[in-house]
Amino acid sequence: MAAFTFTASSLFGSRITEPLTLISSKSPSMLNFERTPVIKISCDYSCLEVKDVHYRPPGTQINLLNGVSFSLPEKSFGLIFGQSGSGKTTLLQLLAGLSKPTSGSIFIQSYTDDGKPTQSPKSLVPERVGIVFQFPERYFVADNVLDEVTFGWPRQRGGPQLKEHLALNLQRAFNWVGLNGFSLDKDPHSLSGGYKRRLALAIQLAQVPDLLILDEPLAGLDWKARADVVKLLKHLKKELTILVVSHDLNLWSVLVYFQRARRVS
Ligand SMILES: Nc1ncnc2c1ncn2[C@@H]1O[C@H](COP(=O)(O)OP(=O)(O)OP(=O)(O)O)[C@@H](O)[C@H]1O
Repeated sequence: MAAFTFTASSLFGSRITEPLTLISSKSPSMLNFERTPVIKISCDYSCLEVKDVHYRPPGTQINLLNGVSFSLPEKSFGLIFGQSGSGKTTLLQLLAGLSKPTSGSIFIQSYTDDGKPTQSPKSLVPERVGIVFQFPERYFVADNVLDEVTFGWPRQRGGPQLKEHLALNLQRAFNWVGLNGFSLDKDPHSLSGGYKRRLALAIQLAQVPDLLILDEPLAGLDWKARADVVKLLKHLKKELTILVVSHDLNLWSVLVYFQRARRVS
């Protein structure tokens, strides 16, 4: 197991007054980008590395992100929280490749068994990043689950082999999110809030991303559905690297606390 340095630098831009903080399931403490100078974080096999990332939207003089650095080990769960306007969505868009950092880099670094970095880091390819935006159900376009999950899949191109491969991935994704045996004829809009989120997750998981990003995945759900989603994410982190962005640390603390309490009782 290799130990890695978590370098934290100022996230303050000219208009940003709140720092972002990362909590990683593999590190005991909160990693505050702005306040924590150096924290060791362990990385068994490979890590998502964000190194000294700055972002200024094209055509503006505003620095939205100033020197963000963190490491997120593969198959772990990271929670980035910060108040409204702190730059969470901006960071998420850079990770998803929707915009490019003004400077700095985002990559995946693998390590050998004795903890040495393998020679070349891999870039984080946008096609390998799954992103579930806030209120994903608002963007459902189809009137049945099958059309919703296969929306955007190759219709003409790609032979039966590709379709079979995608269908198998989808089956696995449905199993992961607890939708196995679910009727594909159902109207996605008729599902409960929690099941809509499961469906949105399954759509992203069908391609088995290197990184799954969720923007406020608990927003607008009742307590039961929230607890379900947290349980699901804890389960999914055994398979995937997951990064959640949220403004509400209290909400996550309460849910994780109750999950632990339920496990102990
Ligand atoms: N293209 C842009 N040009 C100028 N300012 C921008 C641009 N995009 C975002 N901002 C500003 O940057 C700041 C950070 O925005 P961002 O959406 O990343 O914050 P956030 O933490 O996700 O907020 P919320 O929790 O409210 O979604 C905000 O003050 C926003 O108004």
